[in-house]
Amino acid sequence: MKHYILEAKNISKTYNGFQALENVSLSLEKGKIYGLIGQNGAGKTTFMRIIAGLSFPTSGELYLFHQSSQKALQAGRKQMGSMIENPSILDNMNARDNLRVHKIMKGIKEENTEQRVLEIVGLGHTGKKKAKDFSLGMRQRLGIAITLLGNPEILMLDEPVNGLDPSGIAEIRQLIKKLAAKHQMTILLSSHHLAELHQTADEFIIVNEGKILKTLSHNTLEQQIDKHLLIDCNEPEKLPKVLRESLHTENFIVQPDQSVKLYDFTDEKEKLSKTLIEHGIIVTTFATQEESLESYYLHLIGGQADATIKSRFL
Ligand SMILES: Nc1ncnc2c1ncn2[C@@H]1O[C@H](COP(=O)(O)OP(=O)(O)OP(=O)(O)O)[C@@H](O)[C@H]1O
Repeated sequence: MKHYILEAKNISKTYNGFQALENVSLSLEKGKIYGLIGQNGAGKTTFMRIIAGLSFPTSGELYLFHQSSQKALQAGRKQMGSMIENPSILDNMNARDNLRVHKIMKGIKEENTEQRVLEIVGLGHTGKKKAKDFSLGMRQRLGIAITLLGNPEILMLDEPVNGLDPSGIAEIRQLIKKLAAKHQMTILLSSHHLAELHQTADEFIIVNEGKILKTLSHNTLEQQIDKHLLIDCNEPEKLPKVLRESLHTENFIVQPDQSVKLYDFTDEKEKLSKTLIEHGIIVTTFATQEESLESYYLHLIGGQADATIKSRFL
């Protein structure tokens, strides 16, 4: 049986008649990383705020550690760390003092916890350096360190790599993966950086206009992501006929620029090129390409709708 530590059941949220969330249901398993994907205004932050207890749902139920009473949710939230919107950092204090302030605010008694969490996020060496002199990546890591106070089992990180450079992004990715793998934390993170999320999350939750459009695992995504060959040639009008009649495939798309995306023969390039040459077709581009989480998402929400591809995904 799966061990869900957080369950949302039909959560809806309305602001003055505007439906920001509609019947959102999902279950989070211990130790997994969940990536929340959606356009601006899709409802990601609203959902996280409800889980963190910063906002109340209009309807629906939330279960933390299998319990849903207000008392149990309050207790459950003590096992939760969240960084929603910008981390609250005091610029004139060093990392350790920032943590000390948050420790007092959260009523955490554990001794030496500051150094422990600073080591986890890789800021153990920052000494007297004030937060105002930190790089953006260091600030994000300090923000995550704040969420780690109190040894939470669940972490919620809203856009943790926003504005970071590639090395800062990679550092946060490694940190998040470490927290899930080594510390068995369940992590819910939102990001517009889909290439990054593809590398980080175990499960993807795609939200659109307040509703969950799709949830899928990293493995399912990998299976569904199509590998294809992109072919440009000297006789583009002849190519579809040869593919159909000599190679017996319909599994291709002719694009507006007349190049062809072929979803068969990705591992039989030699056979393919031999047949094309026999028919007098000279190939000028012959590239193996893979769809990404980003293209999957765009096809799913219809941003770059291509009926054929869309039908493959849905
Ligand atoms: N306090 C509020 N009052 C009224 N409307 C709100 C409030 N908070 C959020 N909304 C609306 O709810 C919708 C969802 O907003 P939310 O911030 O959850 O989206 P998001 O997916 O996090 O977007 P982004 O990627 O831009 O952060 C938006 O249309 C937003 O304008």
